[in-house]
Amino acid sequence: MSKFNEYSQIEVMAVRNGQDSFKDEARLDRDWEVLRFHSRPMLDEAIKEHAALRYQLRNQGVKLLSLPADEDLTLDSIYVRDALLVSPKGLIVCNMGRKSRRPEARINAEALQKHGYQVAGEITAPGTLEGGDFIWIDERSAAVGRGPRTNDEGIKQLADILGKDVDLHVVDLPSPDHPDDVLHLMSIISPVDKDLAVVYRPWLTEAFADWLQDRGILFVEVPDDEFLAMGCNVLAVAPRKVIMLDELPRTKARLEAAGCDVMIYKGDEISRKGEGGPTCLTRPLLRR
Ligand SMILES: NC(=O)NCCC[C@H](N)C(=O)O
Repeated sequence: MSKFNEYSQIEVMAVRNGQDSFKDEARLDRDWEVLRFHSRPMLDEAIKEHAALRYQLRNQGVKLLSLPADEDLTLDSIYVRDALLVSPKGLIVCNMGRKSRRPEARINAEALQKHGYQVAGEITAPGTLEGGDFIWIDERSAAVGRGPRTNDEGIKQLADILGKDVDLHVVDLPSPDHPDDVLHLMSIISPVDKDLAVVYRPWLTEAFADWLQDRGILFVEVPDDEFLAMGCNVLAVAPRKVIMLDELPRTKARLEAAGCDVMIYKGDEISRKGEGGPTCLTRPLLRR
């Protein structure tokens, strides 16, 4: 039986590799500016970085399912967290807030159905929802961010699919500088154990901070100067065993002081340029 949280040992996860996401120089030329990447990723380096990350994940005992290439995808398809959610009833297929990413949900869901995954439900227009705006706390509680990518109607449909056994806490997110930029719930929080989460404290609402603290969750606070560099975006592969981007020394030291075993990866091409850290690059499917 899978665990529904963001920290138990990951057994199976989906990823889309650098080649199948970024495809070729023509797709990079077509997409990078329109999608507001900070600069144009280098294809060969991106492929290498993603392969190195997959190697690290496999070394942690994670089985990886590869999502396919498709003509309807953009560069953002490397961030597989966002198109689908997992739930005890099966996959939840998102209607993504960023319109250019909408084909990802169907493509990823069909690929996973071929591996035997069931679909529990689908978010439909005018509802929008993205995976980066959702975290499981435990079987019975979860949080969803209301912001540019996930709207009230999407949250209502999500609550209906999850059912009344799940206490779904809605978190208001601040607006990003540009309406197309990404600011997900997971930009400000990553749970790393039953009682520990990495957070950017200034952007947690008081109600959300209280709700987490009522559940016994303590915070590792990301300092201001590491927040925009994706300091909050930390993937737990097992309780207190995490993978994060390199060059975040203060957040790393704070995680270690809280008893975490921290692994780092190089993500100049696959993370920094497109604003997607290790949680965005991965869609855990089964945790034990
Ligand atoms: N979960 C995440 O935070 N995903 C990052 C998505 C970045 C991508 N460039 C986007 O704007 O959708």
